[in-house]
Amino acid sequence: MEEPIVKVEHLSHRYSIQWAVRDISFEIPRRGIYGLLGSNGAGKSTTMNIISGVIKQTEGQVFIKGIDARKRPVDAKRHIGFLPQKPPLYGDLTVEEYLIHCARLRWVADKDIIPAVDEVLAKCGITHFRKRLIKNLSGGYQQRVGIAQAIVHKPDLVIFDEPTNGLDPNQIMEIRHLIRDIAKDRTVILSTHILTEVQAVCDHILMIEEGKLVFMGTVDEFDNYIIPNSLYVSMIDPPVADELAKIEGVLGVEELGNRNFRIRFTEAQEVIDQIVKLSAANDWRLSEVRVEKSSLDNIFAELSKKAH
Ligand SMILES: Nc1ncnc2c1ncn2[C@@H]1O[C@H](COP(=O)(O)OP(=O)(O)OP(=O)(O)O)[C@@H](O)[C@H]1O
Repeated sequence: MEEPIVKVEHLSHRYSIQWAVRDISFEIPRRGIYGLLGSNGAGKSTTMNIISGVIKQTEGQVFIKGIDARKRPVDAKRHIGFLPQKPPLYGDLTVEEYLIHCARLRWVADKDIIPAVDEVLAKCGITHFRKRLIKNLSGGYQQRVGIAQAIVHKPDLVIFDEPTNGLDPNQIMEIRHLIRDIAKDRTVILSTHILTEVQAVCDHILMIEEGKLVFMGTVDEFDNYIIPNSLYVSMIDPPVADELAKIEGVLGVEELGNRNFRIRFTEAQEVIDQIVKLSAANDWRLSEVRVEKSSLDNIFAELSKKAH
């Protein structure tokens, strides 16, 4: 059986006395884009820095394609490309000089360096800037150079720490597009504290809160994780809220103003049937009834609470 691309077992990390990551375990078995989601300070960068071999964990193990990253860091790193939160760029080098330097650092054979740099310049849409000093590029293009250095050695796993941070909306769209393209033939892990970023780019979510893994699954599973438990109801001639609260299966009624209500239920369809029947019988003139789906933001808040 093929080894998972990443396997993390009971990973913990402590900076002096403070635990930043506590007993995280997960496996990434196949290709795809995995979003590491968490609020600021949740432990995302620490986890990514450990997987990338930038810092050594206090406890636990990381395997990259079955290679113990602690025991054989050089072998493990051959399979990894990493774009840290602050890209490690040298402003006084041209884009090409810098990428040649990075290819050498990543053990690309001498004869393969120029073809590898050409390929990555084209992939990242920066061929026309190859002779430009990095310090003279815009933020979006500097980020492309940062991405190029992460893939120049054709790693199986690429890790991006907050890759769209600080970019303008157009640049964000372009970088997301590039990341999706890169993920076509390798595994990508990206960290972000922005839910919409995960929705836009990722297939899977790993959510970390206060150093603990609180969720792992697909984006759809994440979205459905918290079962909807309320209805949004509008009526032109509604009864008083107490009347609605008496309906069988209704757990609570919140008046939202403007003749709109949020009704919490045990079983949606039964309550909807009752509301429709009672509205017709009492002339409440029902104009809208729908199940409210929890937004990702609500789920995020719920999962954060569960982690405490
Ligand atoms: N070098 C360090 N020394 C001491 N504490 C640190 C260090 N780096 C991170 N921490 C602490 O560890 C915790 C986790 O930080 P980490 O940077 O991993 O979180 P994060 O989820 O990436 O957050 P952000 O999005 O803000 O970067 C935080 O409380 C942070 O203050």
